[in-house]
Amino acid sequence: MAFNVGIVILSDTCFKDKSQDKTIPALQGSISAFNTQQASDNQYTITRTTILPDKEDEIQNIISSWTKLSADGKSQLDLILTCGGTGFTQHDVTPEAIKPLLQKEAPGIVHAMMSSSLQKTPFAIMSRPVAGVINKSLVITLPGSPRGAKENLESIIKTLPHALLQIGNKDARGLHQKLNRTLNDASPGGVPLLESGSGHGGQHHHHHDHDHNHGHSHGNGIDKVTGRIGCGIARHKLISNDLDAPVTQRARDSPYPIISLEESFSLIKQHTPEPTVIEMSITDPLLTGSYVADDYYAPKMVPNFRASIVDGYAVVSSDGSGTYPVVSVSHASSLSKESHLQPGAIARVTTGAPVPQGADAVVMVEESELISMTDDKSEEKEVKILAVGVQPNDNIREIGSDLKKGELILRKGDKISESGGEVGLLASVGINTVKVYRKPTIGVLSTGDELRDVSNSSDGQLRYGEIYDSNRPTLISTICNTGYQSVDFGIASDQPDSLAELLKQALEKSDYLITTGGVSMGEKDLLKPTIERVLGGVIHFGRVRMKPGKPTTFATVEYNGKSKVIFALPGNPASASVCYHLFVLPSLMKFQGAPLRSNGSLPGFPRISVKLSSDCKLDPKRPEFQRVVISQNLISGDIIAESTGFQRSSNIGSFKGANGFVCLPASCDIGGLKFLKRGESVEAILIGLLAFSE
Ligand SMILES: Nc1nc2c(c(=O)[nH]1)N[C@H]1C(S)=C(S)[C@@H](COP(=O)(O)OP(=O)(O)OC[C@H]3O[C@@H](n4cnc5c(N)ncnc54)[C@H](O)[C@@H]3O)O[C@H]1N2
Ligand code: MOO
Ligand SMILES: [Mg+2]
Repeated sequence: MAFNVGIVILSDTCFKDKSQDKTIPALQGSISAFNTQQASDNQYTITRTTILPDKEDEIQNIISSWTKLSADGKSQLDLILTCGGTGFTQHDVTPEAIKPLLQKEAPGIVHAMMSSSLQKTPFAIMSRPVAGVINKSLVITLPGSPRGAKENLESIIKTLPHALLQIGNKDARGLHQKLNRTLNDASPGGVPLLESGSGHGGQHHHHHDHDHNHGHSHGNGIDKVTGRIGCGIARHKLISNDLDAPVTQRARDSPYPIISLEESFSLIKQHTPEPTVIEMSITDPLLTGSYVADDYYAPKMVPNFRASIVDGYAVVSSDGSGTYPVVSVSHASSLSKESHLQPGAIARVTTGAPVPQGADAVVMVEESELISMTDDKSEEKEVKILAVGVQPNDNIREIGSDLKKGELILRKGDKISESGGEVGLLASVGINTVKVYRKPTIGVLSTGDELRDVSNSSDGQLRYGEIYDSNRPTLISTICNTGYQSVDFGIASDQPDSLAELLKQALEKSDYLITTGGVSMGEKDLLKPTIERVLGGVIHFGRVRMKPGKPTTFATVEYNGKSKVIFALPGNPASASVCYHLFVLPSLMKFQGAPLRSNGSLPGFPRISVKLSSDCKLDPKRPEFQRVVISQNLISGDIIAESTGFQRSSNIGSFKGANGFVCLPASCDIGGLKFLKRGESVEAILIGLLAFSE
């Protein structure tokens, strides 16, 4: 059972510019941390947020509306937190607005927050919090600063569920019995984890201090025996009830704050697991694209004997041109023997063969003439050297002239590139295995009851409402083209249990899990709650201010003692693909040890400046990534971006032929400008090869 939370930010500044608010994200953080760390009975969901000016009547209106009871006597919000307006200035009117509305005051909550704050700062005396019950909601006034609000909430959050149960918005008695039963079910050896002794008699007099943790392992994590994720059996049962909640109980505002692109990249950088080192054979085809995990030095000289660069004759250069006896032969062969050449004689050599000692140059066979042969005509006896001006070292690769022993050949962080050069370099000095950072395995699955698997659609018929699953084939192909291996986990239905089951199977076999669909606001959009509540994962962000891709979700889950990454991408096909290139790939690259960019940001595709080939309309609020063909004009040298056409996020056709995205600013970020003009320069991300035009 989740407790629904509403947050009201009271600040004239944030009311004018909502992006200034940092308090909602701060409280969201405290609540997520609490949810994932605690037992199953204390789950909070932020279902409403709003930002208002410091006006007494506006505050009273919102609180009255949010605490109103429905026909069946329930309130939609169990807990309402206001932030701000509790100080001493003229603007600070929150306590004055709320106090007259309270039907029961809660001085204990006020006291707990004050005493905790006073331990941190004596200035806590400047806060004038009030708390109490209005109808069936508990209302608490927190300070306005993100830190103050967070600290105050954290000082009471553990005990609030008891208060919320007593207020009676839920069927407290039934719920608490259920909590006791399920937690007891989950306890090792059947030992009750919660006391439900006769002394309580089903009443809720919690004189003893229990925080429902009791040091047992029904917190966040994996049960090693059953392999269940999250809070063990008890949590699993409770949570699936939650996921089955009727649509009437869904949140009407997303509890996930919309964060900026910069913040999303920084969270990905922060939470991508550290690279791990493995040793791979240099002949393993999967080595290409790996990053080297150690410095490598040449253990020997290359070449390690003086070698001829051409087919011809080893000579003593000071002998000059003229006719000489051919006294020995040196082939490029493992049977080569060391030999010595005296002045006045020459030795036949092939390309790559050892040059006899005493010889200091090689003359090409084209610059010679046969003078005499042996009687059986099988061997050269005398050859005339026609070349003039032969210099010492001509056509000879000296020992160590390609690589000196001890020379650094590969540096930690170097990429084993598609050219094969790095593999060749290692082989040339006799190194046959190399330490690299392990590449992740990526599980891919689509979600949605409307999806048909295109590989099993021989009849070509779609039922009304059905569509082909295009995201999975697209992602699997892109993942492969960007150098990674994927595992196809098919299509998950929009049923909580089967979705969770498939996610668990996929996590078992993957380092990364990429899902598409089910991350927005529909009642069948189950990914976020499943990740948090069933898998016990932490959602680092659930919405980003961008187009397409707004509900992109990035989470990590501890599974079987390993940290796994989940990117739950939006279902719209163009959104899913943009988000793979923009978010997933940089994380995969960091996971496999690719160095950060020089400015410390995540690795990824090159970002270049391009000129727009036509006027571009800007989205009013969201920076937009439009798919384009980027080409260099061979005459002017200009790099031009041309739109691939219709850019709606449902249209995967906008990726056809695309080799990049232009990053268009939101109109609101550039003073309300509605268009960028043809010829203007913008930043673009090059995801393929640069094209050329005339
Ligand atoms: N009330 C709101 N509705 C929506 C919002 C919002 O903020 N409030 N956001 C919109 C945005 S932006 C996006 S993007 C989508 C994201 O939706 P979901 O990630 O929940 O994805 P679905 O609802 O499952 O599907 C969306 C769309 O994509 C089609 N789809 C899904 N999977 C596939 C697939 N594998 N291959 C091809 N097409 C797929 C699906 O049929 C839907 O048409 O939400 C908006 N709504
Ligand atoms: O963000 Mo959605 O991906 O615009 O359609
Ligand atoms: Mg949806």
